[in-house]
Amino acid sequence: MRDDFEGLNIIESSLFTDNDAAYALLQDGGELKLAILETDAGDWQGERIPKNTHSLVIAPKTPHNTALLRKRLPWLNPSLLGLRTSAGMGDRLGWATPGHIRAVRDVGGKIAPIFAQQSIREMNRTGRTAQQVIDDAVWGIFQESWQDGFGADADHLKTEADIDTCLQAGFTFYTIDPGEHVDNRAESASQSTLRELAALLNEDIRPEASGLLGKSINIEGHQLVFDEAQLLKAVVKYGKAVAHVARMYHHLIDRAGSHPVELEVSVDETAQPTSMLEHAYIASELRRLGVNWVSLAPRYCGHFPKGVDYIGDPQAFEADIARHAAVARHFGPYKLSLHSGSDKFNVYEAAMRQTHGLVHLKTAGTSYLEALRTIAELDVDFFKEIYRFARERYTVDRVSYDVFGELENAPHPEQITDWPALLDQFDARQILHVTFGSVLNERDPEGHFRFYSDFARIIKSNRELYASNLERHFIKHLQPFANPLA
Ligand SMILES: O=C(O)[C@@H](O)[C@@H](O)[C@H](O)C(=O)CO
Repeated sequence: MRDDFEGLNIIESSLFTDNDAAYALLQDGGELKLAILETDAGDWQGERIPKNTHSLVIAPKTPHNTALLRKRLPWLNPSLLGLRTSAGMGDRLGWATPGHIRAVRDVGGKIAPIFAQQSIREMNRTGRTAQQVIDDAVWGIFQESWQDGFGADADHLKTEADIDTCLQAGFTFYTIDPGEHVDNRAESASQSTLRELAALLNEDIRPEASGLLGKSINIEGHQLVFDEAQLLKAVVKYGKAVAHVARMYHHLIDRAGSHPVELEVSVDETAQPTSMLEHAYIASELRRLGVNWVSLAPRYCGHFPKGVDYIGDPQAFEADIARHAAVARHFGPYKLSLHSGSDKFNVYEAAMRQTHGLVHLKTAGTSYLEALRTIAELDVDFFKEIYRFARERYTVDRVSYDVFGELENAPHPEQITDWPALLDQFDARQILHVTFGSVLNERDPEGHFRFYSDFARIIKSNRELYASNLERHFIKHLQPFANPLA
């Protein structure tokens, strides 16, 4: 079979044969195409070339061809991760999966990977559809012939419509973000104000509905006392958020039918840390409202800024995640999720230790930064333009992200001599990280992409350099999680 691909520039790692056909990816300039060799050419879109007793089809990367390939090769479909130690490797560009796969293999291949992961916020900013996010990952998985399963995370979903869109594309992991329903006034409100706010809540989420009033729960030696003051604060702060998660969960289950789905609850993007008692309240209420979930992202103490290491006391973080892990074991078991998890090297071992491996690492923008590093290594002048533009956009684009980078602390373009090293500077990393949408979508006065076309050309014609930058970067991320539980 291999010989019949003679003369084609195929990617050896992608060559796969089964009883019906031989499949391979081939490089056609900067683009990838699918080559299929089979006796009766299937319903592929593409060019057909007779080959002795077979047909050779050269199929472009279309949703139709990707869906047909996924139908032929079941290992190209996402599946559930369950409670396995896992890592999400979000890809804002659609070209990162090969590098991600190589890093997962390098650290032993036991971490359950999510290769398709984007938030609705990212999809809106990059203009990519949910289907494109999954299909891009599938082509990377096919290229590397990863046949050990993967998840697809529809991240930071806020509405039922978000769920429907991502179900249509075939996502399996749904991260519900009820952050807009968290009432941060609870942190500083007086008792009387808390009572007034609680009275405004729907009766099915008021303190008395929880069954927790006056209860005391011992969780691994931590005595949680749900007196009126503590319960009122938890209910006012998270009651509406929990009810929203329950609505979204039941909508998901109703619409998913037989399609496999699993849930993550994320309250990580809130103003104040989640206390142990508040986490216990959230978990108890989710159980009461019939929700099942595999992971939960509380707001930990300290800060998880985009693309840089943890800000805070690592020992305080370890004590904090230990408490949250105890709650997860008590009401679960379920995993704790580390959102904005990239580059938090100072806390990975503590997270793995305290959760006993019941942990999910979630990353995304850091793979975009490695694409910028690749560009900086190949075309400094182009990278300079991107950095200058990103500085102009930062004030606006930082609004919805937890970042600490400041323009005045970032190197000024005129001062920089080692441009690739800019990717290791704290402030510049964050400026470049959160301005991805502006950079990728910016157009010139004639309506042409100002950066995206050259961005894509450079990366697509240097895929191996990008993959090796990602592989090196993600080995550092995944190694601390590499000896997972079952
Ligand atoms: O940037 C985004 O919108 C998302 O990728 C992240 O917030 C994601 O949820 C995450 O925590 C990984 O950085």
